[in-house]
This record gives sequence, structure tokens and C-alpha cells, in this order.
Amino acid sequence: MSEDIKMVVIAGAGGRMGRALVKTIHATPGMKVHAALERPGSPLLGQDAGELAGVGPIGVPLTSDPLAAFLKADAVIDFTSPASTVEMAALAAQARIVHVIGTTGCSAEDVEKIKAASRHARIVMSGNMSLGVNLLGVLVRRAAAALEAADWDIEVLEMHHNKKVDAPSGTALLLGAEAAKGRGIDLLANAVKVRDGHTGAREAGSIGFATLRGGGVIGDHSVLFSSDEEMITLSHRAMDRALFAKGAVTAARWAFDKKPGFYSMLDVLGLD
Ligand SMILES: NC(=O)C1=CN([C@@H]2O[C@H](COP(=O)(O)OP(=O)(O)OC[C@H]3O[C@@H](n4cnc5c(N)ncnc54)[C@H](OP(=O)(O)O)[C@@H]3O)[C@@H](O)[C@H]2O)C=CC1
Ligand SMILES: O=C(O)C1=N[C@H](C(=O)O)C[C@H](O)C1
Repeated sequence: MSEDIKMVVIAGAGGRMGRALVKTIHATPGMKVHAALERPGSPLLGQDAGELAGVGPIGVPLTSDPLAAFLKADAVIDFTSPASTVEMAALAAQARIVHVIGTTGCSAEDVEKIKAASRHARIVMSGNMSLGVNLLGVLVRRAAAALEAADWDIEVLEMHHNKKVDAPSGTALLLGAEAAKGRGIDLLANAVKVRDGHTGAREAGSIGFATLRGGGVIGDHSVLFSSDEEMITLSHRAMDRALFAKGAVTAARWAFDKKPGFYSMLDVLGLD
């Protein structure tokens, strides 16, 4: 790689992932936190991003002007909210900088808008930035392709901390999408995301989701393949948010010399 990302903007710098990203970028030789963004009106505006991340002052105050932040930047790493990410995608495309998106809970409409921005921008978007989860996705796809839908039920189980606002998690949906791909079916048409009351028996071929929330769990995911006689469980546990931050930095570096387009972590990791 001849050129490398140097100046990185962190969107949502005061959040759980934003702080982990500031810490990771600060510790990465050759990289610098160029600007740190929070939403307009946030009580964190003006505070130093390094202080918030626990690495001491780095001379980068939190601001709420993405366009000014993107000037002279190489990339923006964005773990915020769907509305903010859609807005950032248009602005990052205007500024022609790499946009790495970890935000989950985006609607199909949101994703269409982000994809439209990727006509002019290098965008990497994934519900999970870790090598482990993306490899798990490939294994899930293979298992789903090998196991007959009539005999094997697929359920995706996830647990996260009690502050998480979207469900099922982006990772659960990613794993469900891989299972659907393995079976050659459409996830949207076959997903069962809620069960309550007299639901009737499980529909063969459906892909179920179950969501747990509690305490400080960073991210646990399992895909269960159950037949009448046996069960296969493929799972992943995230133990530190630095995992996702490092994955996002890898994605930004990978995208730097790519053409405009909408990429995933499977592209970045060469797993597809
Ligand atoms: N893909 C992956 O690998 C991972 C994805 N995630 C996803 O990342 C997202 C963030 O997670 P997490 O850090 O835990 O959540 P937090 O709520 O801790 O952080 C999000 C931050 O973004 C801020 N924000 C909201 N709107 C804007 C805006 N317009 N401009 C700048 N900042 C804004 C929020 O501010 P305020 O609170 O004031 O609204 C908050 O500080 C979630 O969607 C989560 O699911 C998380 C981990 C890994
Ligand atoms: O909100 C989180 O914390 C996480 N969100 C992502 C998701 O929705 O899958 C990734 C990770 O599991 C943590």
C-alpha cells in the first residue's frame, strides 16, 4: 500500500464506540484524530475527544459541523444513528473521503440513500467489523447450504448491553442474511423476528431471531441449527469494543485506494 489514511474524523466521538475509536486511532502510528463529531446541542460539544476517551488531551474538541470536519480529512468512521449516518454519507461523498459505517438499525430506505452516496464515495458498511463475526457468517452460509431446510431449523440468538437501542442487532441480521444466502432464500420473506402469544407451530424454512438485553454484554451471537436428533451451534463473543474499532480502521485503510462503491467487511477481509 503506497498511500495510507492519516487524518481520521470520528463521528459520535462521545459514544461508547466513538471513545474506543479515538483510543485506537490515537495508538495507531501515522494516524491522527483530525476531528471529532457529536450531534448539535450535545452537552459534550467543546470537550476534548482524548480526555473523553481516557487517553489525555489530544487538542481535538468535539464539534457538530461535519462539512468543516471533513475538510482535509482522509476518512470518517461513523458509529452513530441511522439518521446521522444517512446525512454523513451525503456529506462524505461531497468531500470525497472514505466513509466507514458501523451504525446498525438502518432501514432499507436508509441503506438505499447510503448506496446512492457510494456512487461518488468509498463506503464500507457492516453490522459487525470483526474478523470473527465475518468468518462466522461464511461458516453459517456453508452450514445452511449443507443442511436441508425441511429437517433443520435455523435460529439466531443475540445478547447485548442494556443501552442498545435496535433489535435484532446488525450482526444477527448479517448472520441471518448469510443463512438465507446459503439456503438461496430471501431473508425478509422468511424472517421471524417476534414471537408472542399463540403463535402456532414453527414454519419450516423460516429463520428465527431472539433478542436478549442485559448489563454490559458487548455482543454475543449464536446461530443454532436444530434437527429432531441433534443441534449445531456456531457462536461468537466480543470481549472488547477495541475489536470493532480496529476492524473499522482496517476497513478505512483498505478502502483508501479503492474506486467509489459500496463495500462490506467481507470485501475488506477477502472472505467472500
Ligand atoms: N458494526 C459494528 O461492528 C458495531 C456497530 N455498533 C453500532 O454503532 C452504533 C453506535 O453504538 P454505541 O457507540 O454503542 O452508541 P452510543 O449511543 O454510545 O454512541 C453513538 C453516539 O453518536 C452520537 N450521535 C448521534 N447523532 C449524531 C450526529 N448527528 N452527529 C454526531 N454524533 C451523533 C450520539 O450522541 P447522543 O447520545 O447525544 O445522541 C452518541 O454519542 C449503534 O448503531 C451500534 O449498534 C456498535 C458496535 C460495533
Ligand atoms: O450496539 C452494540 O453495542 C453493537 N452493535 C452491533 C450490532 O448491532 O450487531 C455490533 C456489536 O454486536 C455491538
